[in-house]
Parts: sequence; C-alpha cells; structure tokens
Amino acid sequence: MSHLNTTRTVRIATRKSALALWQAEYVKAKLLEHYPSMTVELVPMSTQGDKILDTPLAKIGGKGLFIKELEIAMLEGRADIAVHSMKDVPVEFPEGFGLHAICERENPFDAFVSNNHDSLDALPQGAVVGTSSLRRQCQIRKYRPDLIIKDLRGNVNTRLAKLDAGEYDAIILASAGLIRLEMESRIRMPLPADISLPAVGQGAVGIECRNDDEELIKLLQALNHTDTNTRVTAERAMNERLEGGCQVPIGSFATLDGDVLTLTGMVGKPDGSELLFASATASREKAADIGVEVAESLLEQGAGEILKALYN
Ligand SMILES: NCc1[nH]cc(CCC(=O)O)c1CC(=O)O
Repeated sequence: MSHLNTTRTVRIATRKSALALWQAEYVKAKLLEHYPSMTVELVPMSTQGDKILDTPLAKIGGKGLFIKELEIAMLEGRADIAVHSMKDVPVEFPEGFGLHAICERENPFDAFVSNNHDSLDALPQGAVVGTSSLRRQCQIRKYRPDLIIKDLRGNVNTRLAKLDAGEYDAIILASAGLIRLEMESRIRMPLPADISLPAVGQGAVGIECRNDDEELIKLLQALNHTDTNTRVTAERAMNERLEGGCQVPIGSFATLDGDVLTLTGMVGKPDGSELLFASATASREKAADIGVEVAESLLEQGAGEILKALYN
C-alpha cells in the first residue's frame, strides 16, 4: 500500500442519530486502525428522513430517503464518505456513487424487547406489540395471530422510551442497534430466523463514496469483510430482482458455511395470512445468482402480486 496516500483527510458524512453517530465513529476507528497517520473527521447533518419521522415511510416511497443530503455533501466536497446501515441502503445508487466496502456484520437477528414479558410466547392474548416494519409485522402475525400490532416510529432511543412509557407490551428491534448502543441487556429474547427472518443487510454497515475517488476506494478495501460482503450481496440481489425497497414485507438472510452459501427469502402479506419462503444453496462465487434464483422462486409462488397490492 506504499503507493497510496494514507495521510489524507477523510470526512465522514453522517446523520445525527445515536446509531448513525456510533457507526460513523466505528468506521473512523477502523480507518485509524489501518491508517494511523490518516486524519478522520465526522460531518454530522440532518437529513430529510429525520425531519419526516412521523409520516408512515411506506407511503412516502422509502427508497433512498435517508441518504440524499449525505450524497450532496460528497458531491460538493464537504465530505468524502457516508456510512450506512446496509438494511436502509437502496439497491441502486445515484449516478456517480457506489458502495465500496461492507464491514463485518453484527448480530443480524431481530430482538424481542419487553419490560414485563420474557418472550413472544409468554405474551398474554391480545398483547400490544410495537413495530412499523411490514416484514416484522407479517411474521409476528403469522406466529401469534392474536397479538395487536401497533405502529412504532423514531430512533432506537425514542422507541425504547415509548415502550417504557407503557404504550406497548413489547417491541421488536434489531439486535445490532441495541448491541451497538450498549443496550444488549434490553434484549429479552433474540428472534431466530424461523420466527423473524431478518431484513436484507441487517446488522451490516456499508461505506459509500464517489466512484471517481479511486485512491479512497482502494483505502476502503481494508475495511471490507469478505464473508459479510458475500452474504449481503446475495440478500441484495434477491431484493433487486423483487424490486423491493426498504419498507416492504421482505426478509432475506444468507449464511456461509466455509464456501457454501445458503440464502433464504420471504415475502409476506402484512396481515400474516400468507407468507412465501424460498431457499437456495450454492458456492460463494454465486452470491448474486442465488439471490436471483430465490427471488424467482418467490415470484413463481405469487410474491409479485403481494408486492404489487402494497405499492398501489
Ligand atoms: N430501520 C432502522 C434501523 N436501521 C438500522 C437499524 C439497526 C440494525 C442494523 O444495523 O441493521 C435500525 C433499527 C432497527 O431496525 O431496530
């Protein structure tokens, strides 16, 4: 790497939520670990997504909502990279931008969080569960049709405050966010993939930059985690074939056993009355191919109709 300028300054555009700031600090620490003479600065900014938190995201369209302002900052030279939760990153990037590293995945599973109950099974009939994710909603409804699902929005801390205020008997959050914000003790029960298949890319952090910053792209390779990248590539390929945004009842979860990659996908009706599943296994070089294969198997089962009904 002696030909690369490792002393350059890298500015990280980030949203201001606790989790976004944690992720930006994490990438900063990783960069400094690999390039001790680099200067890394955070450039926190408010984004459109933060301002419209009270509006149901599905109705606004969802795609790319959180990242526009960060890209403008990179275009205007106010920032060099943007750090994202992979599950919030749309399949397609705006012209001139790309995803150039995916860091090692944290716990990818959903978490059952409650102050009074130990597990989903332990909830009394008709208990109120908070989540605004159609993916979580359809899977919880399938598993426990008697529960009442109530909308829950805001950052991780806001959602926990609403639980603590007694608005819900339990809420569902991503384990990764709680672990990163040092609130792992809030997890009463991790939800296994056969109860709640995670979202595409859940638990992984990705780094975006301009495609013409070749030196930076090379420097970022040190932060890329190959196994995570392979798994998330398969999951995203499935989503792309399904033309799914980030606010859809779609689950996609890949595992690696050596070089053997297995992908499971799910598309469900939000009311939990119908959930479609498909799986495929292949060697790791076929990540994108099995994403498409699983998507097509879901489409054959009728996933297209379920998704179309939601977009209308
Ligand atoms: N959609 C919000 C969001 N985006 C990323 C995470 C944290 C987990 C992750 O990095 O995948 C969360 C919170 C949640 O779903 O509970």
